[in-house]
Amino acid sequence: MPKKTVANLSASDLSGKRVLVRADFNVPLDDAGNITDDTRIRAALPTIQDLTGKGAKVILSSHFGRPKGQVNEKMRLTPVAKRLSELLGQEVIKCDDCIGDEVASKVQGMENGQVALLENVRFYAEEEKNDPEFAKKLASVADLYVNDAFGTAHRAHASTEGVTHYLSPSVAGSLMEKELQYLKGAIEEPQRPLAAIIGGSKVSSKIGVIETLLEKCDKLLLGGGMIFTFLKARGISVGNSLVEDDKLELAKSLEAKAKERGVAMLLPTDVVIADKFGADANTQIVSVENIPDGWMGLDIGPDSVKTFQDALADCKTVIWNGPMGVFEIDKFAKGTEAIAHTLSELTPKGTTTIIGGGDSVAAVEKVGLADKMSHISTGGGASLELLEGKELPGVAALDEA
Ligand SMILES: Nc1ncnc2c1ncn2[C@@H]1O[C@H](COP(=O)(O)OP(=O)(O)OP(=O)(O)O)[C@@H](O)[C@H]1O
Ligand SMILES: O=C(O)[C@H](O)COP(=O)(O)O
Repeated sequence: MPKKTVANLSASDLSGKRVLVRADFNVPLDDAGNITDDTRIRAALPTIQDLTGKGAKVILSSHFGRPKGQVNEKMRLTPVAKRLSELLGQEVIKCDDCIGDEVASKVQGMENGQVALLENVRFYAEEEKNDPEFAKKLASVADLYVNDAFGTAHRAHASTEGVTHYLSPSVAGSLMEKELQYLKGAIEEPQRPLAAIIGGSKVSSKIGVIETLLEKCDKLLLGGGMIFTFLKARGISVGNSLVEDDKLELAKSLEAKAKERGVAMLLPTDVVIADKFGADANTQIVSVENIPDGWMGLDIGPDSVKTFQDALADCKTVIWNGPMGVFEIDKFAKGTEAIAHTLSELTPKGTTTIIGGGDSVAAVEKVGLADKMSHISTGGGASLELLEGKELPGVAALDEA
């Protein structure tokens, strides 16, 4: 069911109204407390500016880290308020709590078009418990609700789900709308051929997504640490590479399922191997049948890259989740970088290229190709759950269009 969005609200619906906006400002900080990647803050700007432009009073809420229901000085949203003020070009009113008298009085003093940021909602254990009383308190300072926190939409928490029971209308923000359009669109009504590239460390964390994608896609390309479980399941010796021995049968059954459904499941044919895990390791490129004992595969090799490029060339939609190798170490980043380049070249040819969150986004950003993709998701876990075909509680709770 399509959801109601901020675009459905006019200036007369919003002028002078107090709007509680759930955003996902869970951004990385360095040891000194500086934001190292403000993508999620920038991604929330269109909704905030749309609302302030229509005369609303915007009350932002977010979680930050996992403080386990306790106040944690290192997990305050103060650096976010500062960055947000810079990006918006206006002072963001920072609250030291997310509920209570201080919040009520600051909100009461707000003028139309002003923006306030509540403190980390996870300082209260009630947030993750989706406690109705806590949700009611959060909602009490607002007239209506906008959920723009796609990255947290897979959590049924008080600020993502609970508040919708107390605020009406409850609508999706424009980031949420865009994320759903791309990610749901890609698996529900894709332009074909549809290819999915799945990497990352373990098969176990990607079983759900592989199973769902086998129902939807025409080609499934596998990379990353998980390939060694598939290779071992084929009877190939993989040395010291990462293997989940309890998933060998599953790997076999996924390959059989792909065959049965006519999905081209491609595994790398060559790999970069190392004699240890680290930047100072000795490396070689070998065919997957020739991994010597004592060596481990840490990236896909150049032949595999070529095979993947050929397979992707005619695809109209490509979804990518999970790196092809240990991209954090330069020696093992070439496969991931080559796939990022390949996708960046497909986008201008009319292919919809979607990077499904998490480490693959970090990899694409590292090579400076983020703006060459059709869509880069701001959600890691949320995008994976969506690709697995699960309903996201933060979305399900919003009003229907
Ligand atoms: N061959 C390999 N051997 C061991 N680890 C690998 C290998 N290839 C990739 N990795 C590691 O996998 C990790 C990413 O795996 P993960 O399953 O978390 O991927 P992701 O889905 O992109 O991330 P997220 O969980 O944030 O969505 C990276 O840290 C990378 O170094
Ligand atoms: O970074 C994320 O994936 C989201 O902000 C959700 O955070 P969580 O996994 O701590 O719920």
